[in-house]
Amino acid sequence: MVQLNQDFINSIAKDMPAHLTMDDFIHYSSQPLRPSIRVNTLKISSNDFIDLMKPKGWTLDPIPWCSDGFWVSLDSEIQLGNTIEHIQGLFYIQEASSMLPPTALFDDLDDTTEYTILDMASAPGSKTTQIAALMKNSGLIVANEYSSSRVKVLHANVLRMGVSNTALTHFDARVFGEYLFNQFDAILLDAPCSGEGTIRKDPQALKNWSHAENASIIDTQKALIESAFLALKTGGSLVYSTCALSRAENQEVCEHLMSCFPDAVEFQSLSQLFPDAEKSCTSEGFLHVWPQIYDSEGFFVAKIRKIADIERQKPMPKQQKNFPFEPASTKVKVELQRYFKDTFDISLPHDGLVMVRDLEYWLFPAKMADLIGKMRFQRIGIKLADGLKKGFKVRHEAIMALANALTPYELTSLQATEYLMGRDIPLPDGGKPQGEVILTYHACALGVAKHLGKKLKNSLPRELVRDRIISSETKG
Ligand SMILES: C[S@@+](CC[C@H](N)C(=O)[O-])C[C@H]1O[C@@H](n2cnc3c(N)ncnc32)[C@H](O)[C@@H]1O
Repeated sequence: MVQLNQDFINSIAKDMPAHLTMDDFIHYSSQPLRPSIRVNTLKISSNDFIDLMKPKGWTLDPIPWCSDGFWVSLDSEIQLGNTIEHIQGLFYIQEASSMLPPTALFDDLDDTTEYTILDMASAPGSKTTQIAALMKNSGLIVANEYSSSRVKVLHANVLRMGVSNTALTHFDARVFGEYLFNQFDAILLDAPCSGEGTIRKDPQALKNWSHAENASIIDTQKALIESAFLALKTGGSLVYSTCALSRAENQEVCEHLMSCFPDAVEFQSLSQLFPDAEKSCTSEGFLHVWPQIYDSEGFFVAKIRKIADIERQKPMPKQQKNFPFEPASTKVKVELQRYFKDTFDISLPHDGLVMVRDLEYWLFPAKMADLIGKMRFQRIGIKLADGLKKGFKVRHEAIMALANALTPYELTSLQATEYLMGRDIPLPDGGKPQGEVILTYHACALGVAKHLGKKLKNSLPRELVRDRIISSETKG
């Protein structure tokens, strides 16, 4: 049962627009959320995904503000996160309203320019991976997260979804305005917040709500939005979002930014973002989504353009030394390219930077060249391969990000399950040993194995081995 404390109700009653009622708010807050997913177009088109899942009893209803987002209903009780399709990164379980901020960010960006984008508070990565899909893995996303444990989850999701254009950082995001001043074409600040909008997912979320708790969150939000605005290029756009409902964490944070930089801040109206957007649009042009408007979680989205230069407030920090990578030699690059092409029929992207650290070979997004030395990065791009005495050994993450659907080893759902559980796959009619091969399921990469003739030897990284998998066979 939902637990709303009276202080919270009194507080939001004054922020709720006149055309909405508290009764509706309480009613919707007590209803379970409709499950929703976003198809990962880095791996499969939405149409192909629908064709794939329909026979398995999935019904997918389009979410109006995200072309690859769907409310999903199933004819059986399964945990979406344990399906093979989820593990192989064909979709992300993401609340419908959480798909709004990237849609707002990309509303006026095109899909041919290579942008440099900052996602300031990015774990667990639902919006980072959505942005990567919108960018088709081109350009560069700097995805930052302050909490160490959440950086790990972010990293796992970035790899699962086959994202290769990301550099992960681990800072209090207040540093960006100083370290990467005027650097980004667009920025998402999906700010830490009181989580008032998430009551339908977590009925206890507001049990201990208090004004005092929220005061320090609001200070952080104001500091982060200032930092974001400094890191943004003139002409660029910042999307500020929260899953909070109060004006104090939303409109007032944007107004604070306006008061800091009155000549440079312009609020951009989101009233035309999708049909029906005006139902949640405020007089400033922000989207203030209350749960009863679209039967979703609560959310807030503001789009802010930087229309004039602002002065650097702190001097440029010193260049960071001891960057542990160096560019690979032309000879090594050619050898790596040949290895990927001959073994897996994969062409490495022409514009990526192939970098070496010890005997590890990495592919960095080309735009990283502008940022090296300006800040410390946790992890950049993808690890392609380890160097052996003779030749290379491919990394699972490279296959997941770069493989095309071309290889002969399409697995059955039973075999795919075995593979994800870390087991070898017997091949009674396997023929001659063929060395490293890409395994696919639904013609999308699942991983790599060594073909030994009579079996496929499992080389799934140990940390990805699962003990619970749902293999849903097509219903007859
Ligand atoms: C709303 S969540 C982000 C959700 C994420 N954007 C997504 O879509 O998956 C806010 C995140 O901000 C992080 N955070 C809290 N304080 C921060 C700070 N000062 N700098 C950067 N991140 C911070 C939290 O750990 C949390 O992961």
